[in-house]
Amino acid sequence: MAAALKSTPPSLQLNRPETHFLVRLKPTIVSTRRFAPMASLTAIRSLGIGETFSNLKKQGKVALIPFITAGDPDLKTTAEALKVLDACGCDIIELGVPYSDPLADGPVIQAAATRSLARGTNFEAITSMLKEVVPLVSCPIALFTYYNPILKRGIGKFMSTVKDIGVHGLVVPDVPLEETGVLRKEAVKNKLELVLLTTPTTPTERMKAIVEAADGFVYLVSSVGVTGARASISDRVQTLLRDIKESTTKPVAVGFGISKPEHVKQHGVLMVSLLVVPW
Ligand SMILES: O=P(O)(O)OC[C@@H](O)[C@@H](O)c1c[nH]c2ccccc12
Repeated sequence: MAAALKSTPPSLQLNRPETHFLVRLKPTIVSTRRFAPMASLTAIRSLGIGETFSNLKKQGKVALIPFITAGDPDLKTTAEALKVLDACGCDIIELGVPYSDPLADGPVIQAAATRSLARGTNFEAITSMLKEVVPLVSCPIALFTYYNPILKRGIGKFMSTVKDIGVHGLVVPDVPLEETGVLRKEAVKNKLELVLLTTPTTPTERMKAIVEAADGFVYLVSSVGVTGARASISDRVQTLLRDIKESTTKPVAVGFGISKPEHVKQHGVLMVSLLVVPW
């Protein structure tokens, strides 16, 4: 992973700052780097998600936000991957909680979730791993989870558990806008940034309400359908970005199918893309 990340092309010339990208990421080369035993590494306090974006804005940079599935192939490797991604300069890491009914996921991430669940990965094991690893990672982690696992544990309990392990934010793709109020209240109470998603088919007024309620950043889903690498990214993303930026100063990150430098050039922003298939 480290080698793969290091060999990625240098940053591209920015001509549309402040659009950020979320990419699905899995190492083509399992990192051979070894980190010093946990005990000997001092804890690193990481900035929050919103703070990270503000810092990047001051430097005229955009964020690279990789997504990996927790527990694929196992949690020990996930722990290593989080440290490698951080050490190689990713700005925020989106860590997927594997779920049995990932409606919005394409075959690659569905398969990763299936493998992880088949190995017995559960929320408790993920939180135990994160308790160890988060203090050793300098970039913020956003836990990606569908809404049902939150409801199953109780919103308040879920939020306080996530806060206690030092995670900074949550990406919940399927929470109905009408139910974000309760979710957001508990998130704010636990100092968690709740990232909400808007899509190419979201009506403008609804998009504005989502943008208003989102914390950390606004997740613009680039295309309809499910996740997975796309040959091209719709030109509509430009218009959607413009509409969102007309209604907020919050950072916007584009996800779904972002898989090659051309996608970045199309939107004139910086990104390093490491398109790989899961383990
Ligand atoms: O299409 P990709 O490259 O797999 O990107 C989605 C991924 O970055 C992450 O944001 C994601 C994984 N599963 C999702 C479901 C809905 C929205 C987003 C996601």
